[in-house]
Amino acid sequence: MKLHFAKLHGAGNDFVMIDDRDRSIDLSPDQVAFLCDRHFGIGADGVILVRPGETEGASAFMHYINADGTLAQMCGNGVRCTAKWAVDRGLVDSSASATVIDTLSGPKPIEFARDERGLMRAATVDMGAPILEPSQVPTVLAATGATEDGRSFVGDVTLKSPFGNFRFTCVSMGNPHAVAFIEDWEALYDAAFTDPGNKSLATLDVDKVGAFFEPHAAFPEKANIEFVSIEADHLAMRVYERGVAETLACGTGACAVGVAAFITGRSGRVNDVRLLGGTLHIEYAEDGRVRMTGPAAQVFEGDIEL
Ligand SMILES: N[C@@H](CCC[C@H](N)C(=O)O)C(=O)O
Repeated sequence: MKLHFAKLHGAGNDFVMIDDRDRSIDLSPDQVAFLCDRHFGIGADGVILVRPGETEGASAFMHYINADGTLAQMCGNGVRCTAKWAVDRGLVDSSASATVIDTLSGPKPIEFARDERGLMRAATVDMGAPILEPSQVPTVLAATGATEDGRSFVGDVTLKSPFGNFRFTCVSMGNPHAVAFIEDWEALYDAAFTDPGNKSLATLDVDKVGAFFEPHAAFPEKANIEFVSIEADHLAMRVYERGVAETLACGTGACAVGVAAFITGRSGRVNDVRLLGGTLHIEYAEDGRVRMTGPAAQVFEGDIEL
């Protein structure tokens, strides 16, 4: 079978995107892994099948599959890329500056501007309210705190590992995230770093440490694992994504980090989250909803034989 695809990315989190508006495409996990393979395939963190929108005003449905073939409920960078795919292909009225993209975790309203060629380059997504209730994140860890409006959450709970103790705050943005704020780098073991002589976020071995926590018994549906250092004017983050490995950026992860930083008293409601592939602007608004602003770019299109 010959497939036409487009390759897009949001802050370096990259996707093979396939037009599936006639719902004819059914990829096996092996086929997804092949498309995502950076040596033998196209190379990507995940595959997005763009299907018809289902709710009022939705221009498309994002069916997101991780590089290992597992389905995920939500992808923040992917939803901006899906909006760009829809806008640039004329699925959204040329005078419109907003659309809705449907996802497995519900419809996501998106606002965007167009460049002089009518193309979309960046967008703000209304990601909805974070889920904090432990059983719904889901995590088996017990709640340790409550928000100002009385919602209980798991905050700074210590989990041991061969790399040292990490303290996790758990947030779902439709998909599960465990956020570790690291304040004392020297307390982590040498094994946690690629360069133990210089312990920092830059030298943290995210693939090794993340692979330990992703399938941890504390997270019954596994979890995306974020490692964060609080800096003067931003939050620096690296991420090990469930079903992938370390990626250059994770949109839902950046939202989870913004929420976790606020509810644990480490930051205000508005943060720039700086990732390896770029910066995402995250606002955890007074209305309880999270708004994420970031880039979306198309790199190339092509055909591949499956
Ligand atoms: N990169 C994404 C998240 C993709 C799904 C995640 N790996 C999961 O399994 O939950 C993002 O930008 O949010």
